[in-house]
Amino acid sequence: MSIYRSIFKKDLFKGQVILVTGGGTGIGRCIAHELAALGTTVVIAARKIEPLKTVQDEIQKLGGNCDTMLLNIRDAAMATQVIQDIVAKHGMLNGLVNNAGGQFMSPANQLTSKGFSTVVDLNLNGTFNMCKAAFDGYMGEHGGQIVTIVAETRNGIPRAMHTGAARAGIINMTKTLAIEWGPYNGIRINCVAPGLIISSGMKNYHETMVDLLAHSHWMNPTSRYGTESEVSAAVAFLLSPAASYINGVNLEVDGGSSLSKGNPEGDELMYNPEGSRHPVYVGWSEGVDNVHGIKHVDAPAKINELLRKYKAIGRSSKI
Ligand SMILES: CCCCCCCCC/C=C/C(=O)SCCNC(=O)CCNC(=O)[C@H](O)C(C)(C)COP(=O)(O)OP(=O)(O)OC[C@H]1O[C@@H](n2cnc3c(N)ncnc32)[C@H](O)[C@@H]1OP(=O)(O)O
Ligand SMILES: NC(=O)C1=CN([C@@H]2O[C@H](COP(=O)(O)OP(=O)(O)OC[C@H]3O[C@@H](n4cnc5c(N)ncnc54)[C@H](OP(=O)(O)O)[C@@H]3O)[C@@H](O)[C@H]2O)C=CC1
Repeated sequence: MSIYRSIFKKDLFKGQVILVTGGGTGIGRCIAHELAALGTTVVIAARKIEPLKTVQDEIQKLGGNCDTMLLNIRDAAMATQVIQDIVAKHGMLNGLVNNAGGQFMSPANQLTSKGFSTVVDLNLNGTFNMCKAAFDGYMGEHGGQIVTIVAETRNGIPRAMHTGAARAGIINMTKTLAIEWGPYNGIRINCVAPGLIISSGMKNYHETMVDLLAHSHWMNPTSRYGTESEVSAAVAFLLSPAASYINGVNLEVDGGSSLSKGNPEGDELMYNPEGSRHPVYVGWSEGVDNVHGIKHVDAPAKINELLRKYKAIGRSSKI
């Protein structure tokens, strides 16, 4: 039987407990829905309780299992406590999705030492805190799967050098942990690197940046931005037995944008401003069916308009 037919079914993760950090908004919310729809007891954790409760309510109304916990990933003691609480309450922790993170935009020459440290602390140290807490609190003894959301960093990230440095650090940390925690602890650990994704994260950008993004969305080999669902699908794959021999990799989910030469004029000549010819997968953020779909993507209006345009080409795939 086809491996996908045998494993990608409703109860793929049944009986498993998976923690998604930053699961109250955007990509994390979509990952939480994806995993809950596949049978996971999903625990979502972040600093603000209201968005978490909203997502918990959404998932429970759809018949899924969801718990919420307050967490600041920059606080190592809190990371340890949250893992202990999950194991005490649910008896296990089979998966960890490090999705919480972010940055502000700034040219490198205007970055202060404090600003640089803040973003490195959030993303690199925060991810370390979570991996270490998961290892010490459960996975070191029982094994497990870890996936960390980073960002596409191949050619650096102009105006976000701090986050580029932090994410590159995570990618390398992941390789080392795959080697150290694989043989004796039974842990698989990988990264997913999104390109630009239509999500709530874009609400953090200044209006001029949103305008720029809305105008340049076609400057990559798929001539569009990605969806939360497309990132979530990659995360589910890496957590699943279909990826059981994949360890220490960084899977770019960027439509090939990392292949850009970073030359705007060159990009304009190379890419297709007429519109994308690539079907967009919007399953989990736009509704696969009346049972598991979630309807709302919380991106800025101008960016959400792009999503409507992508779908209007009539080639979207709702598997
Ligand atoms: C072409 C396409 C390319 C696009 C390039 C795209 C990049 C890759 C794609 C990624 C997309 C996403 O991640 S989308 C997801 C975006 N979501 C987020 O970023 C949410 C999480 N962000 C945050 O929580 C905050 O931005 C962050 C600063 C990181 C953490 O906040 P904190 O409250 O911990 O920190 P603060 O106290 O606010 O700030 C600490 C210090 O940081 C600095 N600082 C903070 N905000 C600042 C700002 N706006 N400008 C300058 N400096 C700032 C100051 O030095 C602050 O110190 P003082 O001066 O003393 O105050
Ligand atoms: N959208 C995009 O184009 C891309 C996004 N990414 C990455 O994907 C991930 C999700 O982004 P997205 O959904 O777009 O953006 P959001 O801003 O919606 O998500 C960030 C989430 O992280 C949580 N978070 C932030 N800081 C902390 C902290 N210290 N402790 C615990 N939780 C925290 C936030 O919740 P709260 O504030 O309640 O703590 C929020 O839920 C991020 O790591 C982002 O950098 C990477 C590449 C591209």
